[in-house]
Amino acid sequence: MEIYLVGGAVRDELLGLAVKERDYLVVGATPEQLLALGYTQVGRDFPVFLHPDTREEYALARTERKSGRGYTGFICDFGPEVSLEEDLRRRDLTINAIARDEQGGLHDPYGGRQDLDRRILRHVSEAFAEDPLRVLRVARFAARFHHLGFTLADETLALMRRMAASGELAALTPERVWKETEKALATEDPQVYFEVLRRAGALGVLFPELEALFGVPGPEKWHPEIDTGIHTLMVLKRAAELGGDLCCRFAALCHDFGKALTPQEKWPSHHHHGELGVAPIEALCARLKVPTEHRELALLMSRWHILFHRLAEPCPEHAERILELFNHTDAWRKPARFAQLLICAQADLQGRKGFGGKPYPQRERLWHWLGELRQITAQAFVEQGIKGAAIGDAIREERRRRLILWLQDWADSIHSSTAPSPSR
Ligand SMILES: Nc1ccn([C@@H]2O[C@H](COP(=O)(O)OP(=O)(O)OP(=O)(O)O)[C@@H](O)[C@H]2O)c(=O)n1
Repeated sequence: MEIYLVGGAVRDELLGLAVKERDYLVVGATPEQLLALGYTQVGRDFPVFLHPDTREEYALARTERKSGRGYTGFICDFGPEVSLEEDLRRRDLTINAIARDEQGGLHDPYGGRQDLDRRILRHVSEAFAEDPLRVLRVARFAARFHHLGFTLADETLALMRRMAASGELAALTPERVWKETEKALATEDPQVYFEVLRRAGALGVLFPELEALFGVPGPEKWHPEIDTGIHTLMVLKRAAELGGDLCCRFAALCHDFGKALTPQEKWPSHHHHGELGVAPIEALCARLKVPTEHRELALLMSRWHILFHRLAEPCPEHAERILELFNHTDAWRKPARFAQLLICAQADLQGRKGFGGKPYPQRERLWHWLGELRQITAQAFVEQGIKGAAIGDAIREERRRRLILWLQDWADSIHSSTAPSPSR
């Protein structure tokens, strides 16, 4: 029996990255032998054995990696006669098909190390097509390793295009699609995942709501080459750069879905696109079983993102709008979620061509004001002898009063800094 470290652990080690988990491949053994050695069997679709002490995963070398019904996993044949080369040949990418034996020797029959050095994502063999999820996996690796300079081999893109065109991606279960997508959203360059899916012809199958934005002109007449689809991916990139969490990144992805549903003109006004975005966001979330907190933030962002930009000008009349924003987004009870919404709003403003580090002071200001206003509680009014429903009114009035003051101060400070000095 031979044991090899395989897959992501070897790849990440060779790239000098931290290794998250170690998976092992066992060649020349039967399930019975592993069980007799004290390994425990886990996994429903294909057996994986846990090491008696380390609890790390050991899989037997396989001859086939067919996806199961509904593509929930692999069905495979395996046995003591299956060679290391044959198992590695049926893996997705050459960089994932390198094995390290117990003495530290590398086994790399398909040129994975060379592809790592050349920064290329290349499929190992035509067996790649056995699992349509691999189209998404490649897009995710492209996103994850984008900052290292990885590109996609032409022949792999061509194979992915054939797989997307065959219609088999539609059979992927929502859980598998969302799991890959969530991992991709967590990378440094989540926009690359969607770009690669688009190049592979898979975006329209998996994310038709996003695909629909390409070709929809943005309001920026001076950058006609930036359509709403490109803008959306720029916003997603910016949301990641700003440290937005997964909900924020998902909201960035969905915030302009409604623009595909507004009247299509040469330079459309996109009136009511926030409200129109609700239906496609709901459709996407229902189809992929997107977690509730992601869905909620995406809906809030779609409905309210236009208001965030309108607050750029300091004027006391904005007090009502700000209170409306805090109320509708439930910022009083969920400030951490509101903070993500603020990041998303900043990404929306800055995720465009020529943003050139444009400041977004609204984020700090709104955050600070929310913190101050949350401290206005019923207690102070009770002490003043105010009772019952009047307390709620008093809190609202006090919040409004303070906001008007702050907005006025802000307007005054801008006015005094731009006013010509008396000596001039
Ligand atoms: N659809 C799949 C899933 C997995 N694999 C193979 O199984 C290994 C382990 O899969 P997994 O743990 O899902 O991915 P990793 O490559 O380890 O990547 P990550 O770091 O994202 O976990 C991969 O490296 C690859 O060799 C594959 O060929 N096809």
